Amino acid sequence: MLSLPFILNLKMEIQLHDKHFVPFISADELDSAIAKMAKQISKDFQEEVPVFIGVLNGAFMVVSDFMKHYKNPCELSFIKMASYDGMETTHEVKQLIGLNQDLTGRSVVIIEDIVDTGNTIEELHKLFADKNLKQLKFATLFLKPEAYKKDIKIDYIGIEIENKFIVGFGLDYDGLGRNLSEVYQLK
Ligand SMILES: O=P(O)(O)OC[C@H]1O[C@H](OP(=O)(O)OP(=O)(O)O)[C@H](O)[C@@H]1O
Ligand SMILES: Nc1nc2[nH]cnc2c(=O)[nH]1
Repeated sequence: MLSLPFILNLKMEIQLHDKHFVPFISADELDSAIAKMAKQISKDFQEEVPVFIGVLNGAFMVVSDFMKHYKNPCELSFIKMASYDGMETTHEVKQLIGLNQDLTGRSVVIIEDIVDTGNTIEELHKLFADKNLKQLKFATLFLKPEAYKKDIKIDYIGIEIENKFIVGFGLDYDGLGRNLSEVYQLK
């Protein structure tokens, strides 16, 4: 049962820097979507040990919860990419921390918190093209279908959302909001 402070909290609008945000997706909904993705992925990788690669910073919470739901043998690594300045994409995706692991012949699943324009996963797709992988798959907790115009297939999608800026559960607005356990939408 939900406690009163939680119900009150759900109704509360928050402010980060100069912007106001309203509650959008609850912690329970996030957890169900992640659990569903983990179940789907473990079904597809029963015969092998996939390497999950989380995209920092945003994906740290998704990856942490995803790993708790993924019950089969797997490996985990991170890569750090960034392109957003405030609420706008800079269209330039920078790799800030790379991978130093040999992934030859491995099945890799990239785990993103959000796919918006798709610039980040396009850059990742290029980055992994010469790594001689067995296969490369993309998983994301959030997808904005109206914003995503690339041809790269997104294999696992948690929740499709409208094309509005969100924060919380790893996602920030100018550095703030990553520690929120629910997701908020720009008011
Ligand atoms: O599809 P796109 O338009 O490329 O947007 C998606 C990317 O934007 C965010 O990262 P950001 O560049 O904000 O860095 P961060 O993860 O450190 O917040 C998010 O974590 C994704 O990686
Ligand atoms: N915080 C945040 N980062 C993003 N990166 C791409 N889209 C978004 C979004 O809606 N919110």
